[in-house]
Amino acid sequence: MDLLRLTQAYIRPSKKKAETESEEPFLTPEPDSEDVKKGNGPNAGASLQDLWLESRKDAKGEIRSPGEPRPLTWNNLLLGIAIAPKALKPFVGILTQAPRGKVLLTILSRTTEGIIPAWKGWALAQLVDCAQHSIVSSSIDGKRVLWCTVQLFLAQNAVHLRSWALDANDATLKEKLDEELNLEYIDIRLALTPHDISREDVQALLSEAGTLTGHGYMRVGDRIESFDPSTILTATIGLFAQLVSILSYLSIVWFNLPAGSFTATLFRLGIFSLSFIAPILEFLQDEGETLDAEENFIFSRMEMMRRLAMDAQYKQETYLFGMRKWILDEWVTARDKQNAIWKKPKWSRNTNLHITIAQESVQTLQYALVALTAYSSAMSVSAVTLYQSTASSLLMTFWEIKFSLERILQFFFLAAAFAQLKVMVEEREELEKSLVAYTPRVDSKGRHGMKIEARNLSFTYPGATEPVLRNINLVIEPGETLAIVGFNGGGKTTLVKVLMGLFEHEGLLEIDGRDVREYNPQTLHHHTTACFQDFQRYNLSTRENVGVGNWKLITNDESLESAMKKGGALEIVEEVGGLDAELTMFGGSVRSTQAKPPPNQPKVARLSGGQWQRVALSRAFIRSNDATLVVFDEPSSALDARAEHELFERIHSLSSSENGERCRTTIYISHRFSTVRKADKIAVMENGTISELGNHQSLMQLGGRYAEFFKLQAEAFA
Ligand SMILES: Nc1ncnc2c1ncn2[C@@H]1O[C@H](COP(=O)(O)OP(=O)(O)OP(=O)(O)O)[C@@H](O)[C@H]1O
Repeated sequence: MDLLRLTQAYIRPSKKKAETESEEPFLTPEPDSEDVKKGNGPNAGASLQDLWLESRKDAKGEIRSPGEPRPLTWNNLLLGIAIAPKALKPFVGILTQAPRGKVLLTILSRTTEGIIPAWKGWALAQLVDCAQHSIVSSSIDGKRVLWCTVQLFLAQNAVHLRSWALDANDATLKEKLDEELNLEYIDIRLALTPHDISREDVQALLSEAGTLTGHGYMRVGDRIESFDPSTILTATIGLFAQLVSILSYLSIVWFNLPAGSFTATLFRLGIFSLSFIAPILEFLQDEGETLDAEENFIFSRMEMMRRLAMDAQYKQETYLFGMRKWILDEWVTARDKQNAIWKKPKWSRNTNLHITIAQESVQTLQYALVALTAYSSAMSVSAVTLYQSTASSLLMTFWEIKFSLERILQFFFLAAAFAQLKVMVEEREELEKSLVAYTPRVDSKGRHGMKIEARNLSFTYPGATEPVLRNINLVIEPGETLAIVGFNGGGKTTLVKVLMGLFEHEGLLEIDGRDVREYNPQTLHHHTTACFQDFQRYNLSTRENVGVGNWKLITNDESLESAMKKGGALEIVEEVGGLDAELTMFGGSVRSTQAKPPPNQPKVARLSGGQWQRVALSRAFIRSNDATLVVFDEPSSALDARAEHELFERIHSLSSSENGERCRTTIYISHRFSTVRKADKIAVMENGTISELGNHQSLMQLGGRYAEFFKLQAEAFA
């Protein structure tokens, strides 16, 4: 496979593939569910993402929302087992880097902790036996009492002693896992492209991986449980400890029940077997239903209304527009709908009553057998109480085992999402190594700047059904200036983002005569700069707000000031109190709210809309020296008339050097027709395609849409 086809195969599903896609575009062809579960057949080597997606299917085969718990079923257990080796790779990788001794110490000590509850019960029973013996024989066995007291003391304090000696060790391991996994997750998020994160499947992966690494919450059984990267460690060790508990409880039951006669042995076997039945019934409990789309919608509606009331960003409008009553009413409506939904299946959901009654009956039968055994074989009082407490502890421990299994299972699937994202990023990085590095060139006419050529270019946002761009045909020569004008929603912003390689397109897009997909995107981006319509306002210092445009220059005051001069933001530096003053979107930073601010604390400033835009423009200008393509999307929307005029002078001057040579290709979007007439080419965008293309004179002569708009604006400003 040649390089181009290899690239396309990776970043863009083929048309044939796309046709077979439904909700999850990355899964083509969809694996056979049964084979995935069993891990055999033609899909024996089912990929991580196949298994992960399979886990999201409910009994009807519908995909659960991301973050919805998977019930503890036999099929899910098999899936969990199949997914674990791949899903746990990142976690095992980190744990193997930790000192072995520490890991072993935590695992062993936590597991053996499982003996302690049974040990406590046994020691207490021994002491009760001593008391019974003293009453019956009217004498005290001092040695035995002392021995039993020491046992009980040790059993009572073993957990505290373990905790005192080893908590720090456990915490170090937990922190290591948490920190390393979080670092990897941050890196994954940074490595993903804008196209990736607008894909539904990637969003679902991110949501599940985020639950795990961002200390998220998820429903497990009927509890809301917190998850973090160390959950696997704590839940698995917990599971082993619970198994040890079960073994120790069972040995107590076995060895403390009277044996000897045939009847006693029969009773002993009966009681012992019954110990399993009540807990095993626990596994048969119905899981309840997962949230369907309507329930999810209602939940998010309620949450949105809550946020409208809580978040400061909405305050201005919620207050001014008197939205108080509307928000409350909407919240109440959503809540009523939710209550109606939850009430409806309450009877059918409460299917566990028969299991609970069966469990209670089994336990009652056990107690009756114990009473009979005690009668028939003169069982001691302590043995009876020990048995009684052990039977209920067993039930509790089995319940905990079920819960641990559920937690581990959820963890496997969340971890699979994390591991899958990691695989995606690693594969992409591997692929990028084989791509061509973009280097600026000079064309045969001595012009610098990117040559961009689009033929039959189209683009559909991931998940959308209709293309936003259709049949775009356009050539921008090196060093030319292209202005894009048109109606709102015509596709102007989308077009510039696609031309910059931020989204994956259909059709042909060449940069300097080579398919854009053949270039290593990072090398291409290194030679582009942009100020988007939805530019960011960072809660960072002025220096950082500008310097992140080219972070290697972040400490270079001269470069920063030069960029701010071009962006018209130089006077802001003075106003806010220097380059290190913090800019904030919301009144004051954390530091400024402290009762006693530390000395030399940087000033905190709030900027106007136009000032923020100037800062964003400066951020674009600081990387313009290396850029062969500069893009401005409505760069003057918040600027005053003078600033707008100066800005467009600078933008046009970017494309030509001081001696008049073409040095940079420039694309800008503007609704102000007076600013675009100087551009070499003007494209009019309508309904996702270019309806007119030419320079000012030719388009005016054409007498089409451009001429109409130009005259309208000229009259309005006359
Ligand atoms: N992330 C997205 N996902 C899906 N559709 C989108 C997305 N962003 C934009 N669109 C759709 O694409 C179409 C074109 O939007 P675009 O922002 O490119 O238009 P525009 O010409 O720049 O508009 P304006 O002049 O208002 O800025 C719109 O119909 C919009 O709904």
